[in-house]
Order: sequence, then C-alpha cells, then structure tokens
Amino acid sequence: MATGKSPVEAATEGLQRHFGHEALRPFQVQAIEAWSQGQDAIVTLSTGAGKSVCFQLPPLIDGRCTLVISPLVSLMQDQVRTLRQRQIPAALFGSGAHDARLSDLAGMYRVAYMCPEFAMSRISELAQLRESICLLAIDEAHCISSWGHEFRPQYKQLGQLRQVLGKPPTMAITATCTAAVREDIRRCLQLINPTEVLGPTNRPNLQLLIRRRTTLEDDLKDTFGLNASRDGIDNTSISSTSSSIVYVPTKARSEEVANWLQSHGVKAAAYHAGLSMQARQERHTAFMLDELQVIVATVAFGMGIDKPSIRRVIHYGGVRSIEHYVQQCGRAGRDGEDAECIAFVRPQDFQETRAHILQDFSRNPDEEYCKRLLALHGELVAFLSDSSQCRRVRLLQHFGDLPGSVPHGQPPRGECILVDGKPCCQWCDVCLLGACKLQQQEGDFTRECQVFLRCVDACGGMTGSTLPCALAAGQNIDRLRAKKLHLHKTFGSGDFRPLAWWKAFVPHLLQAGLLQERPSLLASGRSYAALCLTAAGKAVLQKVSSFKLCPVPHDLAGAGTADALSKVSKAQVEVRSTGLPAKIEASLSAVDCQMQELYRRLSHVRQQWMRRLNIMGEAIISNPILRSLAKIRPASVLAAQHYVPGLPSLMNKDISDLLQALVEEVNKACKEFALPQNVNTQAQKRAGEDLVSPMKKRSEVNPQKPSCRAEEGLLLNIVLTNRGRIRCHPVRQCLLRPLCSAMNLNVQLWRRALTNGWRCWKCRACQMADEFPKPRS
Ligand SMILES: Nc1ncnc2c1ncn2[C@@H]1O[C@H](COP(=O)(O)OP(=O)(O)OP(=O)(O)O)[C@@H](O)[C@H]1O
Repeated sequence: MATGKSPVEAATEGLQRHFGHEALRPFQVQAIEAWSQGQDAIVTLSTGAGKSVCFQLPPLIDGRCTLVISPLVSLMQDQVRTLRQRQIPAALFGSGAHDARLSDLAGMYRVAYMCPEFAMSRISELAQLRESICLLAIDEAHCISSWGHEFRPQYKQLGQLRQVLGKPPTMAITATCTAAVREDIRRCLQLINPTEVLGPTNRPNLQLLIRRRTTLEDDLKDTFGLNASRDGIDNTSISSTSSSIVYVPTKARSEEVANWLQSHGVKAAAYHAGLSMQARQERHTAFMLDELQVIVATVAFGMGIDKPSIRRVIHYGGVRSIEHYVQQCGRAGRDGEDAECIAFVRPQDFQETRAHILQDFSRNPDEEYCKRLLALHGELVAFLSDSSQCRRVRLLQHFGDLPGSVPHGQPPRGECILVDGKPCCQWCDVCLLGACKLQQQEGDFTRECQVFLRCVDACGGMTGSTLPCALAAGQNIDRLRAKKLHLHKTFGSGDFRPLAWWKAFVPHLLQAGLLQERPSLLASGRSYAALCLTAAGKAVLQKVSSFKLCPVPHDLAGAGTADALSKVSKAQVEVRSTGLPAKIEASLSAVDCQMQELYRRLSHVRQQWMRRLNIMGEAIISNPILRSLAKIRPASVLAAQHYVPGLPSLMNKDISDLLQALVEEVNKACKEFALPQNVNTQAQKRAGEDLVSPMKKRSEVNPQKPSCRAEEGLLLNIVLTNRGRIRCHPVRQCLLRPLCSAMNLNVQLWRRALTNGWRCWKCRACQMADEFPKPRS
C-alpha cells in the first residue's frame, strides 16, 4: 500500500498480474475494502463466484500472509498448486510428508493453508506468528454451524484461534449458507459488526434436470453414449465424453457404478473415504489431468473441487440436503460455460438417505443436530418432488434470494425471473417443459390433515410414520395389533385414501411445521425418527383450521414426481454444447465450424501438455481463454497476451510454453483453413477493421516515414495524450520502468516488443498503424 494506490487499485493490479482477470467483481471489491478497513466480513456467494481471490489478494498488497482454515486436504493441495502456478508463494501446513515449517509462515509465504485440527493443535506457535498474519480466512465457513449441513465440531473452536491471533480482520466464506447459519458463524467467531457480502446464489450456466431413476443401463447409457466410439475426453461442450462427476450415497454404490462404467469402456474410478489417502490423491489428480473422464464419488469428493471444465454432475441416488446438492452441482461449469446437473431420483432413495442420517445418530446421539439434518433432508425431498415450480427459484428461495421480474417477454436463459408473475428460468426441466407457466391449482387437504394428526396423536409420538399411515388407511398389520391400535377409533378413519397416499402426505405436514421428527434410540441400539405433533399441530387438532397446498403436489394428485418427469422428452431438455438448438447449430457458418474445430484442437493441445508436465493448466488457460484464442487467433504469443482476455501477465515457464504451443496450433490451423488472424472483435467494433497479422502490416508500412525503432540503448518514450492516443519519442531504457508503472503498462511486454523492433500502436508521431500493446484502461 506504500505505492499510494488504494487497496482496491492495488488488488486489481494483483488480479491482473497473477490471475489475468481485468477487474474485480463488485463483491470482491466489497470484501477487500472491508479487510483494508480492518473489518470482519461474512462472504456468501454462489459456488464458483470467485470467493478465493477475496482472501488471496490482500497479502499481495500487504506483504504479510493470509492464514486460511479449510476443511479438506485435497482442496487445500489444489489451491496451493494453482497459486504457485500463478506465482504466488503458498503452502499447506500439517498435511504430512512434505510439510512446510510453521516458522516459515513469516516472510516466505503469502497464503498459508491448514485444517482446523492442525491450527488448534499448534495454537501457541501460531500466536507467536500473529504479527505476520494480515487476514484470517475461514473457508467453507458453514462447517462452523450445527445449523448447517456439514457441521465439523473442530470448526466451533476457531473463535479461540482468532482471539490468540489478536483478532485480525477475519473473513468467513461460504457458498451455501442460510441466515441462521450466518448468525451462528458470527457468534462462534465473535465477529465484530461484520460486513455482510451477499451475492446471488444462482449459477445461470447450470442446467438443472431431475429425472426418474430406473436402472443403470437405462439412466446412464445415453448420457455417456456407451455405444459410440470413445476417443479421449472432450470438455469443449456437454457431450458423452466430457468430464463428469457422479455422486452416489455410499462407498459400495460408488464401486458398483464405477465398475459398470468401466465395463462399458468409460474411463471411470470410484472415490470415497474407504480408499487410502494415496489412492484418493491419485484419482483426483488423474481426473484433473483428464486421464479419467468420470469420478463416481460419495460426499468425500465435494467442497472446493475446482476443475473448471467439468461439464456434468449427476446425482445417482440419495442426497442429504439442498446445501449438499448445491455444493455438488457447483463443481460443474466453473469456467462459466454450459454444464448440466442431472439428479436421478426415486422415492426409495429418500428413505435410504433418512436411514443413513438416523444410523449416524445411533453412533453420535446428538438429538438436536440429527433433528436439523432430518429437517434439511425434508426440504430437499420437497424440492425434488415438486415438478410444478421452476427448480431454480426454489433453490434461490431456500437461500433467501428472490427472483427479479420482467413485465413481459422472455427472461435471459438461466436467470430466474418472474414473467407475468411466475418464476421461469428456461434452463431447468420444469421450465423447459413449460410446467412453470401452468395455472396452479390449490388443493384443500383440511380433512386429511385432521385425520392424520389424530392418528399420530393416537400413536403417542413414539413411532415412525409407518403406524400412523397404516392406522389412517385401516391396514390391519401386526404392529398395529400389538399395540391394540386396530381397536382405536381412528383406525380406518382415512380409508378414503390409499396407504401410499398417506405416506406421501407425511413430508408435506412436516414441511408445514405441523409434525416433527424426533430421533430416538431403541434398546437394541437401533435408531428411528419418531413422528410427533408440534405445538402448531396440537393447535390445529384442537381448533380445526384449513390446510391447503398450492399447487397441488404431484405426489398427492396421483402422479408422482418421477411420473411427471418421465413425460419430459429428452429433446426438450437436452439443449447441448453451444446452448443453441440443433437447428441453429446446423446453420453455423463455415468459419464458425472452423473456429469450433480450432477450439477442439486447442483443448487437445492443452490436454497433452497437462498430462506430459503434470500441471493443472486448465486453472490458468481455461476454456473461455481457449475460446477467445480460437476467435481472435493471435499470430504470436505477444499478440495473444495483448488481445486475449484472461491471460495473466505473470506466468511460469510451463504455462508460457503451453501458450507458445497453443499459438503454434493457431497458426497451423489458420494456414490450413485460410482464416484471418489477430481478429480483435473489440477493435473491430471500435474502428470497423480487422487487425491483420503484424508481418503483413509491417510489409505495408511506408519506408519513407520515420520509424520508432529501439536503437543504441534508446527505447521509446510513451506518452498517452489526453485524447487517449499514444505518441512516441526516443528515451533511455532506464526510464521505461517508471513510465510503464505510471501508465499501468506491463514493462516486460513493452521491453520485449520494443527490442524486437515492434512499432507503436497507431502512433500519431510516426503515422504507423501497427499492432502494439495498448495501455490497460
Ligand atoms: N474478478 C474476476 N474476473 C473473472 N474471473 C474471476 C474473477 N475472480 C475469480 N475468477 C475466477 O472464477 C473461478 C472460480 O473462483 P473460485 O475458485 O475462487 O470460486 P469459489 O467462489 O471459491 O467457488 P467454490 O465455493 O465452489 O469453491 C476461478 O477460475 C477464478 O479464477
């Protein structure tokens, strides 16, 4: 900050140099400003929004270190590796074999990662290092809260760590956080008036599809194109060969599905907590390097997995909560390009997941926590079962986000907007089917509600849902007889509805808060969820009040979720790759097709490099960058650095070599397809011209005109005139650096350009129209 720049300006410079992004996003500005004013912040933003830079940039400005607490070793290893590729010194402490020394945290590193267990075990040593820490960042901060879906008890102690570090500015960061969880975070960490950085939870590029789960063969065959020949992994668009994660609820299922995919020729592997650390690391790396196409994982492969070009996330079987669902879907399309999230569900899966939650309870009988997990699961069931409302709006509402509205017309795809009063995103199965726009009917279930609450009351709040359902439907089963309930006046009081209907009715009464589930243990050690009346439920029993549901849920109207889903034709919901319907795609011009082909080739070159050098090149040279390379087709590395957005100016050797290889591929393809190069669309818009190759331009330069060449140790004086033009004058080399710094130019780029004999960009003084790096605005 000694340079006289504001923290946000300095952070922007760091972002451009190390990450290649032009500007901070508004929420990043907010978070960095809070830090620079010594304030705490709770940052809640969607998955893939760019939360990490909020805590990675401050130490670049401050010169000290951010201490990051994060829950998973694999997640931290990934971030450290990427930061190092971006030329930011980072280390992971406490991971085992190749540990950095804690004392090196002072001075050697800008970002230091550790898990909460390690931090708490070394709390006194960390206290000694407090002066070297400019920011304490708690990543995945929802783990602090037992209101959350992923409570980690060790996270609760982090308030103590904050105290011994002298209460440095603290940033709690999460993607999946309700207001209750935020409040818990604030209290546990004892944050002082934290700035709340809240962003939209929506991910418009993710297509959300819910389908009926049947058999592996029927469900996955088309998705992974098992009959087609498979040559390599293609992440340039959503296809049967693109990188995918399949989430399953158990270790055994993960092995089963992975084996099934392998037996059909798909490069797939299982990933779960039962594997050794080494095996997990190997599979994770293979997936990141595109050696594996599909990871079939349990929840162990979740938070923070950051492979930008994952094109598909599949949920196959039970999911625990909406938060898990959102976190896991959030692994897809992190490069901003289209990706699909398909959940295959069937009612038995819900039962299975509840059974797992209750099994955990018998191991760790924390009644309150288990109750919350059951409630969170109930919300997920309601979300998956309702195919009458836009899926996206339900997710947004869950996190307290509200859709915007447009009076008429079509909303942008993937944005959830009220059209004529009804939420629609055009990018989920419900909206693609048009079901979101149907007139919603209200159903009056007052009679059913009274009947069922009386049945629950008769069972005394000591049974699961089976007995009250059987009692209502009048099913004379042994367990009812054992309790003499077949003689009770409520027996058969609801026989106007079948047993299955009553089973489907229970979640709606839970959602409405009339019933609740209390986890209980049997003498045998087995656990179950006892169904009992809430205070609101008791009140309804005493004084009849109406119970209406709008729209009438499919499972209560006769058609289950899955039945409604099976009507969704694939053609309707599978809008592939470019996001264009097939008809439009077919009408793409020849140049568009050649560009698409070039994009695929570039992706292939990157893949080869990643594998050969064992580098996660995708994090730096992402798909959007490849797309720009294919569009702009720079003739040289210099032109690429000048025109292609997103390329960082600081690159290590491996990444610059990769860029060189990509440019060579561009040149080769342009020759083959006779495509023009250095096509700068921005410049085209501004000046109405294509910037052609520098070689061609140079040959057109009038030899009579003076040239601004670097001679005898003289370089160019660059003056930005008040009309935004550049003038050139000879100047000594030693002045280049301060000039560039004053004008926010990349000194290396200019030096290399000038000594190679490049000329200025549209210099008024020498009247030349050649390519040259323009200052960043
Ligand atoms: N200002 C920016 N402009 C453009 N891209 C950005 C910007 N900031 C971050 N990104 C990019 O966004 C992507 C996602 O960032 P990041 O990994 O920080 O996401 P996240 O919010 O932590 O997600 P998750 O919660 O899922 O882990 C990265 O590729 C990152 O480089």
